[in-house]
Amino acid sequence: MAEHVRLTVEGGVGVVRLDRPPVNALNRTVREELLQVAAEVTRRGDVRAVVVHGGPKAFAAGADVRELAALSGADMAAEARRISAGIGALASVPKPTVSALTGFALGGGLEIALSTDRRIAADTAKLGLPEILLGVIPGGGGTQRLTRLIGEAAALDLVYTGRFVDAEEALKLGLVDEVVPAEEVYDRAFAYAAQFENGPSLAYAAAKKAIKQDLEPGLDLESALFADLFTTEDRDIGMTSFLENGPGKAKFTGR
Ligand SMILES: CCCCCCCCCCCCC[C@H](O)CC(=O)SCCNC(=O)CCNC(=O)[C@H](O)C(C)(C)COP(=O)(O)OP(=O)(O)OC[C@H]1O[C@@H](n2cnc3c(N)ncnc32)[C@H](O)[C@@H]1OP(=O)(O)O
Repeated sequence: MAEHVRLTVEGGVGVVRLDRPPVNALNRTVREELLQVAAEVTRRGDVRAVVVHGGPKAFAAGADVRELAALSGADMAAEARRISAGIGALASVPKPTVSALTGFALGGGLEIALSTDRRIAADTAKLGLPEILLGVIPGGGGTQRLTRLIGEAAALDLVYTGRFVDAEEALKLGLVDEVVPAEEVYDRAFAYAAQFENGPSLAYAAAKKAIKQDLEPGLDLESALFADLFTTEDRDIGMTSFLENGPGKAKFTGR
């Protein structure tokens, strides 16, 4: 029985709920359950489209930093590409997928949303890739999918600074596709997905395959660079500082 990633099917829509309070921090279990749910919604003929949502405080606040901090450079070298595949599991689902973004969508959490086809954000949502504040880079496909979505300069700005953007700026950037009042975001995402439930599923799958070009080489490079950073002093400084002092207080050495 899935613990933190639950699937229910309503009509022809598979609804995926991320549920690991308080902020849906993504750990090993979540990654494995994401892979299982992606396989199930792919396999099930009664699922014609997918909605992913989290809780009011967070869609997902990124990787569980306690778990990441415990990983050595060798661990990450062995696991990085599997981690990325777990976060990007929804990208390969051959059906329309939509994320309903509430609260914080950060790091691996935003990378999950980036692996879906559409992002509908609450007007109170905050999005970002703050991995740099931990001394690393996005390792769940964010360097590839964000750049493809909002362009190189804007992607570099968000990755270099680790800053959060509000829903209004996210819409302007093209990071999200719609912004609605927080209390409406799930219903809007569900309605968007439900329009496909009696459509030509094979054509949707073909469209997704044609439009979402193969990102494998870039994802491989990202994973290698992400893993390399797990051998640096700045990674130790960044993650220790987060666990001891909270976000954004690390004093890096550049080594
Ligand atoms: C070897 C096998 C693989 C093992 C790992 C598999 C993992 C699968 C996913 C991996 C993805 C990797 C790639 C990805 O790019 C890397 C990342 O995502 S790095 C993390 C990025 N995210 C962040 O840096 C966000 C950090 N958090 C914050 O900025 C803030 O907490 C917040 C979310 C803005 C909320 O702020 P506040 O409202 O002020 O609340 P608090 O800060 O007090 O937080 C409440 C509570 O939650 C804890 N918490 C918050 N975020 C995380 C987190 N990311 N990991 C762990 N815990 C988190 C915070 O510590 C508080 O806990 P408490 O103090 O109450 O115990």
